[in-house]
Amino acid sequence: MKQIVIITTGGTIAMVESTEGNGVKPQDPAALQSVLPLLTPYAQTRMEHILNLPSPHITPQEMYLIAQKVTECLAQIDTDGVVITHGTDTLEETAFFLDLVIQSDKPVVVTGAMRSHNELGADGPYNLVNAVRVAAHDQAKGLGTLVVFNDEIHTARQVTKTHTSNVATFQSPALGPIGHLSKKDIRFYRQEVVREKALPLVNPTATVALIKAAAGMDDSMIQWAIKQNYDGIVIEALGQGNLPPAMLPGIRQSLKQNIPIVLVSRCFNGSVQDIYAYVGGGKQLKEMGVIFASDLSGQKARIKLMLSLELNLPISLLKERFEKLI
Ligand SMILES: NC(=O)C[C@H](N)C(=O)O
Repeated sequence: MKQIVIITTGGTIAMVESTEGNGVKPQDPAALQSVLPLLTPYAQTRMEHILNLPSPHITPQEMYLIAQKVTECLAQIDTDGVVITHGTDTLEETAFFLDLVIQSDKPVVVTGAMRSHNELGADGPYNLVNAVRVAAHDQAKGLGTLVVFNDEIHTARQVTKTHTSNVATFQSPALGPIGHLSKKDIRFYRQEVVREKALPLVNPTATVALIKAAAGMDDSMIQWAIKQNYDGIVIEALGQGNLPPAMLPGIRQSLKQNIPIVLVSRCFNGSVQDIYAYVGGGKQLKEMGVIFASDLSGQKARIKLMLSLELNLPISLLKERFEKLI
């Protein structure tokens, strides 16, 4: 039997809803241990409670703590894989952080729940059982960090939370899930996944602002980020990677001060490219030195830039990190 470590960090999967209508709140994470007997047909498991936070309280420092713990567990010869339970709001960011820094080929699976422990149709125990099944599966090796939710297996790079409350919230809009679970089996549709070059496991200290472009915006938010001494800026651009002309002075200023600007699209499908040659178009942005981050979402590009800035790379190598994958 495979040995899987379950690391709990909080989220709705570790919460209860008040019966007096006072909302959903964290409870003693030990309550999650009630799921352990359901796991016995699939793997030998042990649970470690390292955090008990709603995921909007998770910062890159907690992601670092989680990654350290995962690395420590995977280094143990008798551990075959790790499952992390996490709140869904920032789950994709922690999953991508792990994907960037974990070097082991052993399976790493993140899961959570949309309904708390005592709610009708609670999905937490079910997702946890499925996450352990995937972590114990040979084909889950070498795929990077995976997200298992609602019978589907997604890669950390592609997955995103798409619905505020639906249990089918996690989707990979560009490529779809890489696998599926049924009661009887687990099917992987693809074994090839896009992987990023590994980044060092560090506690990121760099600050990165995330700014979303919209029609008619000017550069005031970029100027604000420069004044606040942010170390980097990610801009969610329009379409294929274009910006309103009034944002350009701030971009010039930022690059002049060696504050890198990473461009992604606010579209949830497709990548940014230097296609358009009008003022503010991708061609001009690229010529100015803006870094194009392929098909990453804004929140994931921000995590990657935070970790990459720790390498103190010259801008040309930083650019390469974003524009060339493995
Ligand atoms: N479903 C959830 O886990 C949402 C919750 N707000 C969290 O992210 O902690």
